[in-house]
Amino acid sequence: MLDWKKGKVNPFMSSIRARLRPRPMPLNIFQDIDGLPRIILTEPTGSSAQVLLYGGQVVSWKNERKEELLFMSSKANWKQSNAIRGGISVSLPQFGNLGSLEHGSARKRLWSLDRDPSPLSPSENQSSVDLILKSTGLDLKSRPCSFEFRLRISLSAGKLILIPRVRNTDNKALSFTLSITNYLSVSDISEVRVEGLETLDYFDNLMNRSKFTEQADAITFDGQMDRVYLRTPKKIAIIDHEKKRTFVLQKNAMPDAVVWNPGYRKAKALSDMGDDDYKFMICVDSAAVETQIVLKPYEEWQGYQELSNVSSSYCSGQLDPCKVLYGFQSPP
Ligand SMILES: O=P(O)(O)OC[C@H]1O[C@H](O)[C@H](O)[C@@H](O)[C@@H]1O
Repeated sequence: MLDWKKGKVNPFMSSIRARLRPRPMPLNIFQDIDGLPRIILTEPTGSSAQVLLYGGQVVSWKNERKEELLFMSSKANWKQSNAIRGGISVSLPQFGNLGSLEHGSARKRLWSLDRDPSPLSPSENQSSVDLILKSTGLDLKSRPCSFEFRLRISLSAGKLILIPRVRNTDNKALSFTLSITNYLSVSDISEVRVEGLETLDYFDNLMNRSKFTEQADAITFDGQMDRVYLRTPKKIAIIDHEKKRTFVLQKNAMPDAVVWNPGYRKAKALSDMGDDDYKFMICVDSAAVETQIVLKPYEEWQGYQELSNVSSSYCSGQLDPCKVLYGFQSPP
């Protein structure tokens, strides 16, 4: 620790400060039946989340009534070397197949606990965890470059916050795309509406990435959908009429949003998805896909995603149109 007045390390002051600092509560971490280290986050109202070091992936988020809010495929492959289909994960350093790298390779690596998440202050309770993955843990033969991924996952009443960070630790520029893939649990995809994306342009991955403009008032589902909405508002609502609950997705520094449901045919073709699983899930992702993020040497990028789950009283049409368009900022 630096004694700032003198500008150099003072071991006496350091040891006093270390003793005065509140002791962090030990993380609730155990080895699950698949041998994967799993961290349990809890908070006073009774909600909880479970995070795997493998993939830095959130595999469960339960509300205070112990209802699961995230979708997990009935055929998810829990063996290391595959991405686990479900939960919330960060696809880095490349999302999709536009580039020379593998899609979301960070989801197939063992992350570590980050004991020094500078410049965020270290979390000192059991409702937050900091993870780190260094580029040495990734096979990047096609684009060797050194960087660090950090991810803070924080749970509070009705909310789950993810703060992804990418630090370029190299002396050359680093470019990347990413997505925070949110597999949300829904009662029946045919009863779901996504609001906040109306009138926006999108790339349709099912039509060779052709560009369209959304014409509908809200997005509804009657078959496979795979779209990247561009320059989206900071707030998107995923309304589940049957379960009478709404997910509100708020994000920063990730201008795009991916909306994906495989529908029956694609789900049947995926080896790690049950035939009917598509009915009970929707992916709405915070993403930076259309334009790569470029970091100068030693620069750091920080994103933000907040998912909250609110009851049916927050229903269709209640999104403030101003906030939908401009997030929390005032209109230009
Ligand atoms: O398969 P995941 O990486 O979990 O992502 C889910 C889906 O997201 C996007 O929409 C991609 O275009 C799909 O190809 C992908 O399958």
